[in-house]
Amino acid sequence: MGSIGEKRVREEEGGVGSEKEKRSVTETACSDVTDSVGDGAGVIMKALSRGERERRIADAIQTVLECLEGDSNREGLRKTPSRYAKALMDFTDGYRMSLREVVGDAEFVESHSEIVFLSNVEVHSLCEHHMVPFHGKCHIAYIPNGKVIGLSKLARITELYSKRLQIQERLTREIAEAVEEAIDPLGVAVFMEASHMCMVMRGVKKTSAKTVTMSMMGCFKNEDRRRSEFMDLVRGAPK
Ligand SMILES: Nc1nc2c(ncn2[C@@H]2O[C@H](COP(=O)(O)OP(=O)(O)OP(=O)(O)O)[C@@H](O)[C@H]2O)c(=O)[nH]1
Ligand SMILES: [Zn+2]
Repeated sequence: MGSIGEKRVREEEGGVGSEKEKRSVTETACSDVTDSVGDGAGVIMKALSRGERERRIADAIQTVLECLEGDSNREGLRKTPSRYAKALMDFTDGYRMSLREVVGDAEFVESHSEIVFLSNVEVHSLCEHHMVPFHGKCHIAYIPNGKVIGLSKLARITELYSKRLQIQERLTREIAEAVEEAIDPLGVAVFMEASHMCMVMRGVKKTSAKTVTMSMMGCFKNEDRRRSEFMDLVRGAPK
């Protein structure tokens, strides 16, 4: 398996993932100050500073407020467009971080050869269909193959992909793929359980419905023993 940098190059070449994922990777490669945006017709690079992007979002939110309330100049709403723009940029900070930056050099040569399991990592993301939150938790496991990764980096990897417009299935898979790219383990497994506000606050209004998604790679995909071991740990994780 290649390095994190090689993964990005492969994705940009179109080897893995959708157009949207490729745009995300391109965006990730850009600096914090100047971002790039793609459109549906391909990747059109548009140099926009963070400030300019916030201003454009704020203008759009001003229109939203006018549609909702008419008088968007009342005291409580006056700063809402710029506040919301900043919040939205924060919710989507994952577009402006790369896997390499997130993992740093927290990969350690280590002969530990049994499962490593991190439970109850909080997940807060925005569903790409409605741009409303979904939230829950995930459990991440891997079997080292000569290297371990800093534990906090598993949670940081979760943040990296959560802070984008997502669907739960892709988020789960991207976390697993990132761990694989970072340390090339014998296997990775990710279990995620989340509640989608688009199903709770609107639409079908099912307040108790939870969605479970899993991504299994390597020995967790191919060996029943490893899969059962992971599922036992998931079942035993503190609720
Ligand atoms: N598979 C998947 N679907 C999701 C996720 N988040 C939201 N959705 C679904 O995306 C679908 C969008 O369906 P549409 O019919 O286009 O949108 P809608 O009219 O708002 O649908 P309703 O939510 O059923 O009212 C809905 O069924 C959502 O429940 C996710 O993470 N994964
Ligand atoms: Zn939704």
